[in-house]
Amino acid sequence: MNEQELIRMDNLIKVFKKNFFSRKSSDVVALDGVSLLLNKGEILGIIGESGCGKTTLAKLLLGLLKPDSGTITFANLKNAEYDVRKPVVQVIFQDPYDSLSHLMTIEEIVAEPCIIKHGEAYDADKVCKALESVGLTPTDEYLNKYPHTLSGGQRQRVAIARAIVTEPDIIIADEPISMLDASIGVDILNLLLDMNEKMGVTFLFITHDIAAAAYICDNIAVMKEGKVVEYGTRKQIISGCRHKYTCTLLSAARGENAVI
Ligand SMILES: Nc1ncnc2c1ncn2[C@@H]1O[C@H](COP(=O)(O)OP(=O)(O)OP(=O)(O)O)[C@@H](O)[C@H]1O
Repeated sequence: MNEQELIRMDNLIKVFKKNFFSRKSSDVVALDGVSLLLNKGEILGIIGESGCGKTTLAKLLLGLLKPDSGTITFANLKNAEYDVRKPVVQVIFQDPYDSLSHLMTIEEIVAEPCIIKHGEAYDADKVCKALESVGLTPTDEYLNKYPHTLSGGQRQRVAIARAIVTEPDIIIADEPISMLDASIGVDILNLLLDMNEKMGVTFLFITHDIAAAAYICDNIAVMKEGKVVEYGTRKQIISGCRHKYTCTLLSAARGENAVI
């Protein structure tokens, strides 16, 4: 792998077997030979409709699921001394109402990854810096609050602060704006862009929204039924789509959105 590569995914296959409790009538091929590269400092968009395998791919990268075949190779990680993936790859989930513990203060939530990584002691300054970097200032006003006292956008900012506090190599953002009002969603996209540009954070940005991907991604992989059907730079995808499915997504988005 060259020194710009952070993750190389080679021919990943993941099948969920039909079982007694399954409502599906047959096995589900969630990933069907996915090969992708994630480069340092890049925002790579994974886009596709519900059920195309986006979250399964994220779970494989997080080590929450194992592929049936294929390989994931991590390289050039600044956290390489940690031989587990979790401190290296952090995640922001879709639902800011569900992803934060209701029993923990904002300080405890943001500090938790540091505690997991370093043991009980954590650097309170780091927690404050993380909150500052997501615009939750003055930090004193947030540290002792509980998530239920914050708006959806503020909660998602807490989730982002939690993700960046350990300075991970990669953040997987799994539909981070889909549950937010449009204008708050744009604020969160701008925040991710800012973190990418100023802090060099690498993102895997998972979305069903091609307009959101067009707004922040450097490169975009379009998935359908477990396969990457098209891959290219944002410009190639937006102005020169080749696969019928990508073109359909674009024309549907253009119908409701003048931006792309
Ligand atoms: N644990 C599981 N057991 C059985 N089938 C599963 C499991 N997880 C996912 N699937 C199936 O695998 C396929 C891909 O699911 P996945 O969650 O990766 O899709 P997705 O693109 O992230 O969808 P969404 O946008 O709705 O979250 C779907 O058909 C889903 O029903």
